[in-house]
Amino acid sequence: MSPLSSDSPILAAPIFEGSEKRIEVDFRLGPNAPANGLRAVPRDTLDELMTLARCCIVSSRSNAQMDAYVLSESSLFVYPTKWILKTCGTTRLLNSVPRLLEVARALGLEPRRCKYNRASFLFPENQPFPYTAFEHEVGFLDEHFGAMCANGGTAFVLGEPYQGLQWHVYLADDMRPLEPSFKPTYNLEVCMTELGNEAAQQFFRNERFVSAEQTTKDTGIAALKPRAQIDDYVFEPCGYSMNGIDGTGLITIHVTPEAHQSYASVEFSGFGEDLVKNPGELLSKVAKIFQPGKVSVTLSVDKVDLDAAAWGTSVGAIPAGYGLQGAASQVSPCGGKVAYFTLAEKLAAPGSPTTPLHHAASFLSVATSSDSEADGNGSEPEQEAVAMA
Ligand SMILES: C[S@@+](CC[C@H](N)C(=O)[O-])C[C@H]1O[C@@H](n2cnc3c(N)ncnc32)[C@H](O)[C@@H]1O
Repeated sequence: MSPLSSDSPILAAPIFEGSEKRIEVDFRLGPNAPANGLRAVPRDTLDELMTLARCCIVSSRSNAQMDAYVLSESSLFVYPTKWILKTCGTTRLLNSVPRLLEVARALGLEPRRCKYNRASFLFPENQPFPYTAFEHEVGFLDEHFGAMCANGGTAFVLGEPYQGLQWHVYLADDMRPLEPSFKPTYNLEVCMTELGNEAAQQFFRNERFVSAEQTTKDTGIAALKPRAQIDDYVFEPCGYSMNGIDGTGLITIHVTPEAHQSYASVEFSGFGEDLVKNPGELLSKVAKIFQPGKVSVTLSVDKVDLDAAAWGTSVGAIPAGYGLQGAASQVSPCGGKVAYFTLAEKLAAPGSPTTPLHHAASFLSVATSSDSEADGNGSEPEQEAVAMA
């Protein structure tokens, strides 16, 4: 019997797409809106919205500034005037947008800014429409948010097809004045593939598994933001998700540890400028936990009231054992800046007793993904090459 015949006992490993889609919508509170804005959306409506996106709420934590939900596929954060939904797998994140806008309007909130971003998919062939090409996602987003700005939304892709994952961004902003109390927030998003085998084993419910809390502590994840209130979950038989909330700031980590599709993401959002003063320090801690073969790093700020040209030109100190592959950035006409860096583990010198080849191959189809998506948004953004720090 051929090992590949239909009655073969060898089953193909199921595929899980770790790479997430992420939408962040900022709203203005109208005169009749409740003071807690979106936080007034009842739980059954949140469940309805998650069902539209094809995921569900697993657990939640709250502080004075936000409600944070761990989902079956990633996370949801609800602030009075901000909605952040991040989902992976073959979820339909954008399906929830029309209903979200309807629910928000009924409460007296109007959208003022939308940011949608994602890395390349590892298995783009498994994605449903409109995630089959970035231009389709952009088309959908423009239908719902494009009218907010005089020239429609803006979309761009950062990174080179053969230097790891590419970073896809859509932005729309009504560009109307903000309250004097508005402070820009900074994000650091790290996406990793080809996780080290030993690092990945930490996210299995194997004989060493004690509890999600212990996993968060033992891996070093708890130490990334020591003051954060943490909500963590280890899936059966493997997989890990956590949210940590600290004032307006959040950390969210999601891990797909199976060797044939290994992927992890670490995001810090909603923090002040200190977060990005020395991103290299956080990056080194993250690389130590996951031992990835390839890393992509995005630094972003939602409004630039600082020196846009100087900000985000360096990712800081590169973690030991890694080399910088690519760097690009974009100042958006919608306000804000996105800087993107790709790193790869350095190959051991010929004859060296150590080898970095401790990863199972997992990065199957980025070239395909990029081929189909890189020029898909119809615009030709001006990308600056930025310093190779
Ligand atoms: C925890 S989620 C995290 C996804 C995330 N975007 C990432 O970084 O890859 C996905 C991982 O959990 C596993 N998993 C187990 N049960 C799952 C479930 N019911 N829903 C989603 N993922 C599940 C998947 O096989 C995968 O390893």
